[in-house]
This record gives sequence, C-alpha cells and structure tokens, in this order.
Amino acid sequence: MTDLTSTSLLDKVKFPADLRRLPESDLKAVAEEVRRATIDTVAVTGGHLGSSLGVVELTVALHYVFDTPRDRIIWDVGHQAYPHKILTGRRDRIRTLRQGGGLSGFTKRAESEYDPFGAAHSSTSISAGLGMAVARDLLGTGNAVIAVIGDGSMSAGMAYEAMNNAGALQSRLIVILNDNDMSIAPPTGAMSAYLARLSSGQAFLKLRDVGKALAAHLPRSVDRALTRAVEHARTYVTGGTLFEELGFYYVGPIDGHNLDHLLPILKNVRDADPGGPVLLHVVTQKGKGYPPAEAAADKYHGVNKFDVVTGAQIKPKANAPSFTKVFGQALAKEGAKDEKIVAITAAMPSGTGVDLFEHVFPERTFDVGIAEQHAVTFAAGLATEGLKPFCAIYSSFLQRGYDQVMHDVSLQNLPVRFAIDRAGLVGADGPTHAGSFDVAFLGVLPNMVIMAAADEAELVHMVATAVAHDSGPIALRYPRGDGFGVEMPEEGVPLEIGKGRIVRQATGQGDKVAILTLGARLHEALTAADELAAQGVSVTVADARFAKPLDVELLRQLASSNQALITVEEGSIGGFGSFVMQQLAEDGFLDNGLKARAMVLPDVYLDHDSPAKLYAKAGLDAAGIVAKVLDVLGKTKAAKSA
Ligand SMILES: Cc1ncc(C[n+]2csc(CCOP(=O)(O)OP(=O)(O)O)c2C)c(N)n1
Ligand SMILES: CC(=O)[C@@H](O)[C@H](O)COP(=O)(O)O
Ligand SMILES: [Mg+2]
Repeated sequence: MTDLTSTSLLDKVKFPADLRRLPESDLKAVAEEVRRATIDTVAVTGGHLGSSLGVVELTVALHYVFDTPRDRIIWDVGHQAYPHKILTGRRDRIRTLRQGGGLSGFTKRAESEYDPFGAAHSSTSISAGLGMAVARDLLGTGNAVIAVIGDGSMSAGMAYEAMNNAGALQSRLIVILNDNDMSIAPPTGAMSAYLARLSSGQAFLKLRDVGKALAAHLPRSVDRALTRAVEHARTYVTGGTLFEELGFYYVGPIDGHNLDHLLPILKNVRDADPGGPVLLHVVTQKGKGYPPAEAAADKYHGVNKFDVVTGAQIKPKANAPSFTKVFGQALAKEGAKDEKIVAITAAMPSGTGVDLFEHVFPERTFDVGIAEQHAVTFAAGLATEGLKPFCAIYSSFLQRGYDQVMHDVSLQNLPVRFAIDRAGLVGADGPTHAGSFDVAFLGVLPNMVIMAAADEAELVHMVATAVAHDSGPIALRYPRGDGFGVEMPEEGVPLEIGKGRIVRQATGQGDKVAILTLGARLHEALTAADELAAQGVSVTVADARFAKPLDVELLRQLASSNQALITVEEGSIGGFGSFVMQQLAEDGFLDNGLKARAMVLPDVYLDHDSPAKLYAKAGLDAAGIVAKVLDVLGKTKAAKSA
C-alpha cells in the first residue's frame, strides 16, 4: 500500500500544468505512481479498476501533450477516469470515490473544469466532442478536442452517427480508440473482430511510419480523388479503412502503454492538420500492471474492496441470493420447459444474469454488444416469428432504446419480455445508473404490462408470468442487490395479470390507513405498519405487483375502507403513484374526502451514496413512511409532543 504521504513525483503534480513542467524522462515513473495510487484507491473504495489501469500511460501522455483544461478531453463512459482525476486536482479526494458526498465514479462537469462532459452511459463522447469542435470553430477558440472511446463503446450506434457527421463536417476532432479487446465481458460483434484484425495483423506503427503517413497526407487543396487514392494505399499499410471511409484520418494501431510512442505520435496528431477528424487507434490491456486484474476473466472491470497483495475481493456478506441471480436461474429453469425462450443482453451478460441462461442455452442467448436500441428491435423481430425473447437491460440503459420499445414493440403489440434489473436507486454508480424512470416511461405506453417484484420469491413468479404472457409486451422490474431471504418457491407460478394482493389486513382499532406498495418497498412498509400500530394507527399493507394494468378492484376496496391511501414505489414522479391517483380521482374518492398520497423519489438527481442512505434521504424508508402517514392523519404534532 503506497504511503500517500511519501515524497514522490506525483507529489509535485496537483494539476496537469505541474505535470507539463516535468521532463519527459520522468513520465514513466509518474505513470507507475499513478497506477499504484489507482490500485491503492480502488482497494479501499471498490469501483472500476481494470479500465482505469488500462489508460494510465494514455492519461499521462494526453495531459502532458495537450493544454488541458483548455484542450478538452472527453472520457467515454468515464469509468476509466480515475487516473485522470488523480492528475487533475482530485488526488487528495480520490479515496472518497463513489462514497456519499465524495467524488463521482465517472466524469462530471460539476466536479471539475477538467471534466468537460459528464458520462457513464457509453458512446456519447464523439457526439459531445464534435459539438465542442464545431463550437470551437464558430467561436474561434482554437483549442483541441479529444474523445477517448473504448472498443466496447464502439458497438453503439450513437458512435457511428457521430462519426458519420464528423466525417461530413471534416471538423478537427481527435478520437482516440482505446482498444483493449474487452467490454465488460469479452467483446462481441463484427467491430471487435475488425479491430482485432487491425491490431493483430499489424506490427504497431512506429513513430517513423506514422510521421511519414501523416506528413505524406496530401494537403486539402489537392484533388479529393487523388487524396483518397493515397489514403486507401496508406490504409492498406495501417488498415483503418472503415474509419477512413467515414472521413477520418486513421492512425495506428499503436502501443497505448509505450510512452516513447504515445508522446511523439500525440504531438504529431496535435500539430498536424489532416484537414478533418483523426482516429488514433491505441492498443491497451485492461487491468494493466496489476497481475490479479490481468489474470481475471473480467480484468477486474468492477470490483469490491480488495486486498492489494492478493487481489482477493472483500465481498459483503449476503444473506440471500441477488435478484440478478434469481432472475438468471429462473429464466434458465423456464428455458428448459420452453425452447422458444431466448435471452438478449446488451453487453451485460453477468450483470443481468443472462450468463446463467447462456451456460445452459448458449445457442438461445444473444449478446448484441452495447446496443440497446438494436437489442429491443432485435427482440421484436424474434417475437414476430413466435419466439419468446427476454430482453434483459438495466433500467437506466433501457432509456437508450425507448423509441424502439414504443415504435417497434408497444405499437405492434409484440410479446417482448423486458427484464429490468437495477430498477430504483443503485447506490455507488449514482444518478446516471439509477433506475428511476422506467415505470413512468413504460407506463404511458399502450399494451404494456408492468410488474415489480417485492422480493426474490415474487421475482420467480413474475418470470413465469412473463413466459406465459404471450399477447403483448410485458416488463418485470427488480432492484440491484440481494433479496430479503424469503422462502423460495420450487416453481414459478404465473400470476393473474393486473391483480395485486393484501399482505397484511389491518385488524386493530383507531385510524385506518392503507399502504399500497409497488416492488421492493413492501418490506419497509411492513416495518412502518408495525411502528404505526404502536401509535394507534391500523394499517393494511398491500402489494400492487402490477403498475399496469392497475388492480382497480383492489384500489376501490382499499379506498373505501380506509381514511387514507398511500402508495410507495422506487420510482420517479409520473409513475405508479400517478396512475393510482388518477384512478382514485376518476372514481371520485378524492372528492369524497379520501386522503391520498403518492410517495416517490424526489424530482431531483440524487448523487451517489449507499441505497439505504439514498432511500432514507428520499423519505422512502420505514421512518419516512411513518412520518408521511402521521402527517396525512394530522398526528405529526401529537407524535412530536408525545
Ligand atoms: C448505454 C450503456 N450501456 C451499457 C453500459 C455498461 N458498460 C459500462 S462500461 C461497459 C464496457 C465498455 O467497454 P469499453 O468501451 O471497451 O471500455 P473498457 O471497459 O474496455 O475500458 C459497459 C457495457 C453503459 N455504461 N452504457
Ligand atoms: C460502468 C458501467 O456502466 C457498468 O460497469 C456499471 O457500473 C455496472 O453496474 P453494476 O455494478 O450495477 O452491475
Ligand atoms: Mg474495451
């Protein structure tokens, strides 16, 4: 473990300007210290280690060659930006990474002027970079713009939309393709095969070749056809034909860990003006410089705290299986009974549990890469032919394919099953990854059925329900993390669509209140009911199970037999609670004195912290529910004075 108080080269570097004052001969040592600091940090914070280790040299070289923050560096996804943060004034806070009140685990504009663009959802960097490059040209500011994008992130359509536009505009934009031949899992798709050919077929370009190729590039004034002929000839040497065809000047592949190559080539790229965008293809190793990461199948993409010496991760004790694991196992079980079931993931096989299905049914499993839009419509195509596609996409990443859900699935009423993991607040990944909006954005779509699992047993039944529901689209949502340790069913039993359940019927005297939960807030509501009973409030707790269609009969039963009806959900405004309030209004209950409240996430982006702290902050834990009920009943003052 590095003693951060030791005098070192890194102690002389608070900002990139300090780095640029060092001789180039010091940079390899600086890189090693940055690598060490990154390892020591993530060992105590957990987080994205592998990708950060893979860009240590690239980060040092970029901040050395370019005049940051005037020159803009945009990190795609931003999960690899820990070295960047260490070198840009945040080394003193780096061990607050992903902790409540601490540094974000991704780049974030509000956090630093060295973060020109926020990230965390992949493949946005080229679009944002092009916007900054065009603004630079219109404003005449003259700075460089560099977008660093990984090979995995290159599988998303947005990257091509951006390159297509950049090639047409011929803006001076530098795209650095960080090719470590890894996504979260080994990459899939034709692009990764193409990149593998580029970087394996060629000896890394030496400075000479690059210098010659850049210098040989004919000036813009020369006839375009001739230039293209030269470029084509050149790319047979270097091979970047795809990128050249998109209007980029391709340079590479080069060794992304070799500062002797990186520095002169980045200077060349900085100073040359090939008359349009440049794509510099660097080859790196995810997990570089830390043997446990290098040896791991996932290259320590996302890790818990770990022992630096052994690399052994310190996993928090789980008293129940994760929702993800329960989903994957349930789907595999259903898949054994029904060969029409197929599974689709967008580069998140282990994160979604689809890998558990894949172990049994590899030929019925499809990892489409980071391509959620394609994943949804691909699933729609599968459904048109009678298959039963389970499209497993995290709630926040499903946002990327929303029009496809509406236009290709809901409108055509196709039986696509959406397995929505990371629904609700996720914790350390923060607001970019919070699954806050899926009930709201799916609930407004006709034909859509939406379920939310209260616990892991419910999830098993909801998977069976989704298999059985073949008349249109259906979504099942469940939170990140472990279940509640409830008794598990042998088999999943399909639920009646649109029917909720009363979990605890009030029996006591005193004020009568109904709490209707959607999803995993049920357990907090039961705890709150216990506490309220002690304060003379008799609470009926019901689990809606479905956000759409609503169980109107249950709603009417609860509304007519209680003074107040309160909904609780792990979602934003405009979701389940809104649907319920609209129904209660339509039924006249609100006109007739029913007290009704919808407890939802606040209409703000909550910064990262533990899920428990975030839900407490949102008032959606047992204490918050108790406070809300007492407030609605006008008992708050009494409770305080008691
Ligand atoms: C739209 C979207 N889908 C999925 C993810 C999850 N995700 C985060 S990083 C990553 C892999 C990125 O691979 P690559 O760009 O090659 O970066 P590397 O981790 O190899 O450095 C994925 C799939 C995401 N952040 N955004
Ligand atoms: C960087 C990224 O987007 C993913 O690695 C994400 O952090 C995974 O989230 P989980 O840890 O919830 O699987
Ligand atoms: Mg990669």
